[in-house]
Amino acid sequence: MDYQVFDTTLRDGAQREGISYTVADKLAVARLLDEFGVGFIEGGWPGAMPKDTEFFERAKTELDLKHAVLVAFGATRKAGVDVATDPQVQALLDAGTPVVCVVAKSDIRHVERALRTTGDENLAMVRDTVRHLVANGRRAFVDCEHFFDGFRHDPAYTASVVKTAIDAGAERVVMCDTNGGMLPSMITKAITEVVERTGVSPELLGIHCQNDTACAVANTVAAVEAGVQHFQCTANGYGERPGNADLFAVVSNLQLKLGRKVLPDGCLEKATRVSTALAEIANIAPDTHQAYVGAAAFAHKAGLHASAIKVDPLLYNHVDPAVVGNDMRILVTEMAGRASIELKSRELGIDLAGHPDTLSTVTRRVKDLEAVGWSFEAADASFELLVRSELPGAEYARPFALESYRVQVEHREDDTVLCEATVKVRVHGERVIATAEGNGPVNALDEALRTALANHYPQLKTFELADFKVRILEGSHGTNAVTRVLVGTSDHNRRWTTVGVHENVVEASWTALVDALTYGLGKS
Ligand SMILES: CC(=O)SCCNC(=O)CCNC(=O)[C@H](O)C(C)(C)COP(=O)(O)OP(=O)(O)OC[C@H]1O[C@@H](n2cnc3c(N)ncnc32)[C@H](O)[C@@H]1OP(=O)(O)O
Ligand SMILES: CC(=O)C(=O)O
Repeated sequence: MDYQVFDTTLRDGAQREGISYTVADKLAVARLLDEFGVGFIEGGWPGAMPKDTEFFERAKTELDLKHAVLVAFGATRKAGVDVATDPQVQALLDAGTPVVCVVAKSDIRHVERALRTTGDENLAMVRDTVRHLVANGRRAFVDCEHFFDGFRHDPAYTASVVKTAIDAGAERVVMCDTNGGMLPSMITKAITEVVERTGVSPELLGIHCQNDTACAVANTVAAVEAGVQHFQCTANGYGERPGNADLFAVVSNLQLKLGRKVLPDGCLEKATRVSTALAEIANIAPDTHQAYVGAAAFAHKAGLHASAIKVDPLLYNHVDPAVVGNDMRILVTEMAGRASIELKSRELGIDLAGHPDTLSTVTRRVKDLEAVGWSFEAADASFELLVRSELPGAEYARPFALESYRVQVEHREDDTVLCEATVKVRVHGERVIATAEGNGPVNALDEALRTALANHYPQLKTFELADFKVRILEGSHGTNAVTRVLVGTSDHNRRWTTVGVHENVVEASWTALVDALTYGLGKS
């Protein structure tokens, strides 16, 4: 079967609050979608806004699409206007795309109240526009706006819009759940009925679902199961209000669950990378919990899951993460069991299979520490140091030992604030004392510690403090509040995170800083 994967990230996706693509962004999005193997890329509405007109103009020379064809989107001709003189329709032809998709009203209430015209004139608008596009060498698709609501209200009228479009030469008529209020059973029922009523084969129909019931992906899949072969989606589900059907979830479901081949070979594996790249271009933080492609889509926290995953990862994953280019991760938290600790350690390059005592000790220590505010979930480096410190023979010798530190904060008459820290450490048998200033106590401590270690560890120069997060955790059972600090550190090659917890924010920061340098030195 020839499925038509129709992407509208650049048109409907751009209707999401907060997205504002530049023309260069749009070109970059189109290239990524093409690489992902979609068949159609709806690039925008030429004539409606200068950016979209420019996009289609530049696409003529700057896009070299391998899989996809470009689609210009617009509306049917205006009521009472000759299609040949409608500037909006002319702009669609000027875009020079092989395919044009026009939105048509298919709910009689919208025809009469929003367009303020008659049902017959709306049918003429559809007929004239499709014929005009086809006569000018374009493949014409018709998006029937409010199809499902219209079909429930007045099935005969909505069906007549579908029939008119097909008879005029439209290649596909797309049933749009514009208000996004449908559920899968409603979609299936409506498709069965419209096919019966019009005699139009489901293969000539398409589906476009908004996500207002959180069912856009399910509704799209239901339509395909009902025989529809053209489906419209947006990357990461971007779109107006709660968005559209997420392209990555729809194609993954169709290929992996229903065995429908909707993308060229080798494309589905790019899903995670392309999804993240498209989020970056949209300037929206990737959704960690997005199905299939989110960073947490295959992250397991529960100890019971890990114990089964140890036997076979597929026992707790609905698909192999690699098929969508994602990875499985084991999270170590208070919910970990020995299997979680063993798998996570293996991920970090430490084989604990032959160390049952270490496994039990680390499991207990993680639970005890998390009970008082520690969190290892995002701090792999601190977890690794903890595991190594429990290995027989402590194979990870600490590169320095702290004798003491002191930090002072001075608020001066002229309102400047100066921080000064002194650290005393023992390193390679030498006692070193160093003092440094900083713009805050943690910065001063970091500087002083690096100064103290500089002669022994010149590679410290490449370490950079990349992130610093502080969270105050409410005390429980009569204890005081504690502070949890996460420190992100990077060098030229890698990035790692460490954690410290204490009632005193400086001490919590110090613990995380010391772990950050210890871990980095152990790896460099
Ligand atoms: C469900 C969807 O998401 S469809 C896509 C919607 N996307 C957009 O609206 C984004 C781009 N839109 C725009 O830039 C502008 O709305 C434009 C340029 C298209 C139109 O702007 P304006 O000419 O100022 O008209 P305005 O937006 O106020 O109203 C829309 C007009 O189109 C008419 N119209 C609406 N749908 C259709 C249709 N399917 N066929 C023909 N005409 C239509 C309306 O009746 C109204 O006509 P009127 O100006 O004679 O009253
Ligand atoms: C066409 C479209 O975007 C809709 O009806 O939702």
